[in-house]
Amino acid sequence: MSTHAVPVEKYHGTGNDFLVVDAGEGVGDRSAFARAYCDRETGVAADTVDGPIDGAGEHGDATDDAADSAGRRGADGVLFLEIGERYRPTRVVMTLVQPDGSTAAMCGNGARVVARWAHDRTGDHEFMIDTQAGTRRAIVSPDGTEVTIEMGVPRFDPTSVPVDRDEPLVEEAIEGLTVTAVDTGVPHAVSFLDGGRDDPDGIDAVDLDAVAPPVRHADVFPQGANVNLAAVVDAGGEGEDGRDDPAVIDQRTFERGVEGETRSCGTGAVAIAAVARRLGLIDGDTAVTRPPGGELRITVPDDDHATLTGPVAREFSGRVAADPR
Ligand SMILES: N[C@@H](CCC[C@H](N)C(=O)O)C(=O)O
Repeated sequence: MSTHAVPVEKYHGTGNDFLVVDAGEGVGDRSAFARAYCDRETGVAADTVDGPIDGAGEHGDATDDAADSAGRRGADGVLFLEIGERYRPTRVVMTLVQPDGSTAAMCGNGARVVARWAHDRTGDHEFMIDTQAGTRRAIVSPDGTEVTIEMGVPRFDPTSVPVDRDEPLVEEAIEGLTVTAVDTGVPHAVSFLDGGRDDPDGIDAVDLDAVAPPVRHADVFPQGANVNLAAVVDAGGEGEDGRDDPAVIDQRTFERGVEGETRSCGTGAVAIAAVARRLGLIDGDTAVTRPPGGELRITVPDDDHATLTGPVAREFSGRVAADPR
C-alpha cells in the first residue's frame, strides 16, 4: 500500500470543479482516489489538504461566478495530466476519472481546466490536449482567465452516440422526456422545454434528479448518457446592427459518472447548441448557454468543429495521501 503524499490543485470552469494531479505522481488506484476525494461530504476542501494552500482569487483570476462555485468540498472529477513540453504547441494527455470511479472519454470544462493548468505551468497560450475522444486544440486568453476548446464535430449517427437505433434519435419520447441524442465526445440526451430560468414553471421547476436517471440508464443508450434540459430564451440571429447575435439558452445537466446535476457541463453545452441548430430552434451558429455556474459561449458551424469558450478559475493547492484508505 502506497502512503506517499501527492500534490493536488483545484480548479473550476463555470462551477464544474476538478482536482488536478500530475500523472507521474504514482497514484496506484485512480478510481479509489477519485471516489474518495471527489465525495461532496467527505472529499477534499481547501482546509483538509496538507501543505501550501493558495486562496481562491489569489492569482487575480476569480470570476463573477466563483463566489458560488469555488470552495465546495469534493469535485466533479480528477484530471490526471501528463505534459509534453518538447512538442510545439505543448501537448497534454488528459484522463478524467469521475466520482463513481469511471473514466470519461472527453470533458469540455475539464479540457478548459487542463489548458489553464498547463498555461499556469508554462506561460504558453496554445495547447494540444490528447483525450480518448481525440486531440483538441485549446487557446488560453491573453490574461489567462478564459479558455476556448475546439470540440470536434457533433455527431448524431447512431453508431457514434451510441444509440440502439438504425437512424438518429431525434425528438423521441424516452422515459418521459422528448429527447435528441448527440455525441460531443461523450453521449448526450438533450430535451428542450418551454420555459427558461425566469419562468416559475420552466426549466428550474423540474426535479432533474428524479427525471434524469431513467433516461441516463435507458436501454436505447448502451453506454448510458448525460441528460440535459434546455430552454431557448433568445433565438439569436441578425441584430439591429446587422451582425449576428448569439442565441441564449438556459441549461441544466445531469452527468453520467457524477450521477447527479453539475453546475456546468461543456460537452452538454455543445450538445444543446448542436441540437438547437438541428431542430431549427436558433438562428445562426453561435449560442450562449447559461448553466447554473455561469455562461459558456459555443459555436456550431455546419460540418466543422464546434468551439467552447468560458472562464476558468484556480481555487487552491495542497497534498493528499496517494492511497486514501
Ligand atoms: N463535465 C464534463 C463531462 C464529463 C463526462 C461525462 N460525465 C460523461 O461521463 O460522459 C464536460 O464539461 O463536458
